[in-house]
Amino acid sequence: MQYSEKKGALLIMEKTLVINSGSSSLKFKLYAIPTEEVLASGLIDRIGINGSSVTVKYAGKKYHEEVAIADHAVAVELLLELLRKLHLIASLDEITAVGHRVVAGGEEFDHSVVIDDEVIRKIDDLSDMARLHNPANLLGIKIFKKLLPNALAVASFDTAYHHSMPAKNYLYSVPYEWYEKYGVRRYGAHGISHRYVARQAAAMLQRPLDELKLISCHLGAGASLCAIKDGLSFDTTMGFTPLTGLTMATRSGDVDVELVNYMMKKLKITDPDEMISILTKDSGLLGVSGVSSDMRDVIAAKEAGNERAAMAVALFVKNIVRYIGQYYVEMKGLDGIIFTAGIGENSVPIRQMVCDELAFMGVKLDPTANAKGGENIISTPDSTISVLCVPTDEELMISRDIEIIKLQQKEELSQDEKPLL
Ligand SMILES: Nc1ncnc2c1ncn2[C@@H]1O[C@H](COP(=O)(O)OP(=O)(O)O)[C@@H](O)[C@H]1O
Ligand SMILES: CC(=O)OP(=O)(O)O
Ligand SMILES: [Mg+2]
Repeated sequence: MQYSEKKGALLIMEKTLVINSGSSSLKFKLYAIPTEEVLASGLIDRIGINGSSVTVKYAGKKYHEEVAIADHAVAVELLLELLRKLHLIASLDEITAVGHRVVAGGEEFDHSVVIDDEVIRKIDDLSDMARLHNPANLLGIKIFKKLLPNALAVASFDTAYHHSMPAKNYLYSVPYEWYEKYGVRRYGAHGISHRYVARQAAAMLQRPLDELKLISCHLGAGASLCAIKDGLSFDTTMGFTPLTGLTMATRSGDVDVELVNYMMKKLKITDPDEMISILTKDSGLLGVSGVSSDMRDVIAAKEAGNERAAMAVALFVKNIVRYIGQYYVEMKGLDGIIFTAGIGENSVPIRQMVCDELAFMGVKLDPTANAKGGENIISTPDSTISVLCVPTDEELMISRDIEIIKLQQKEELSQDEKPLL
C-alpha cells in the first residue's frame, strides 16, 4: 500500500490489475485506486497467428517487442514477466485486487462476483458456452489466485449486461424444455464493452442514456452488435455462444445448422466438436479470404486486388448492416450508432463502408472526423442518426465493479460489527 497526496488530502493508494483475455489478444491495465490513474497498460496482440507482439505503455514510456505467442498460457506468462522486467510493480504483493473479464456467465451471473472455488467451478462448467474464451479466462484466474492468494479476485461477465433482454429476444424457437432444463437461450457477449460505450455515447450526445436508442457495434476479433433501449441491452447478435451473429475473424457467424450435418458427411468427420472447431477457428474473415483473420491484412489484400479478400470484407459489412436494419425496426427508431473494439475503433474504411450502406436513411459521415478516430462524433450535424467512434474500456468497467464490491464488503462488515440490540 502506498500513500499519495491529492488536493491536500492523504489518499491510501492501492493497485488493481485488470486482465482482459479476448480470442486474439490479452490486454491488461494496472490502476492506482482510488484515482483510477492507469499506471501501465498492455496489449498482447495476434495470439496464435504470425506477427504477434506485445506493447506496454507505462510512465510516459512505450515498450514494444515482436515475439511469438502461441496461446493464452504463453501470454499470461509474458504478462507476469513484463510486470517484473519493466518494474511496473516492485513486488506482486502490491496488487491488492485482480479483475478478470470472463465471457460466459450463463443465467446465474448477472453481475460481477468475488472469485472463490465455487465460482471457478461454475466458470469451468460454462466453458461449452464460450470455448475460445472461458478456458483462457480460467487460466489467468488460476495463475493469479496462486500467485496472489490474498488479493481480492473478481470476475466480470460479458453476458451479465444482456440479462435485461426480453424473453422474445433471448428465446430460440426450439422445444421450450431445452431452455427450462438445459439453459438453451441467447446469452450474448461483449456486455462489459457495450455497457461502457453506451454510457460514453450518452455523455458525448449530452442526452440521458435511458432516453436513447443506440446500436453498439463491437467489432474486434470477436464481433457483436447490441441494441440498447432504455439504457439496457434489448437485443444482441451473439447467441448461446459467441459463435453466431456477425462474420468474425475466424468465426462463421450465423449459419444454417443443417450444414453441420451435411459437411460432416462430406468431410467424413465423426466428431461434432471437430466441425464446431472449423466454424470457430477456420471460418469468418480467415475462411472466406484465405488470407488472414486480421482485418488489416484482409483489407490490404482486398486493395491489392484479391477477390476473396474483397468478398470477406463485403460479408463482414453486409452482416453488420443487416442487424442494424433489424434493430432499427425492433427499437422503432435509432439515435446513435457506436463503433468500438479493434476494427470499430481503428478501421476508417470499415466505418465508411457500413455508413455508406445506411446513406439512404440519411446517415452521413464526416470524412475528416472519421479519419481522426478516437472518441469522437463522426457524423455530420445534419445526419439523421449520430455516428460515434468510442474506444472501449472494458478494464475500467471491471475496475469500477471491483470498487463496488469492496464497498459492499465494507458495508457487510460494518453490519456485522453492529451490536445486537
Ligand atoms: N487499423 C485497423 N484496421 C482494421 N482492423 C484493425 C485495425 N487495428 C486492429 N484491427 C483489428 O482488431 C482486431 C482485434 O480487436 P480486439 O478488439 O482487440 O480483439 P479481441 O479482443 O477480440 O481479441 C484484430 O484482429 C484486427 O483485425
Ligand atoms: C466474446 C468474444 O468474442 O470476445 P473477443 O471479441 O474479446 O474475442
Ligand atoms: Mg475483445
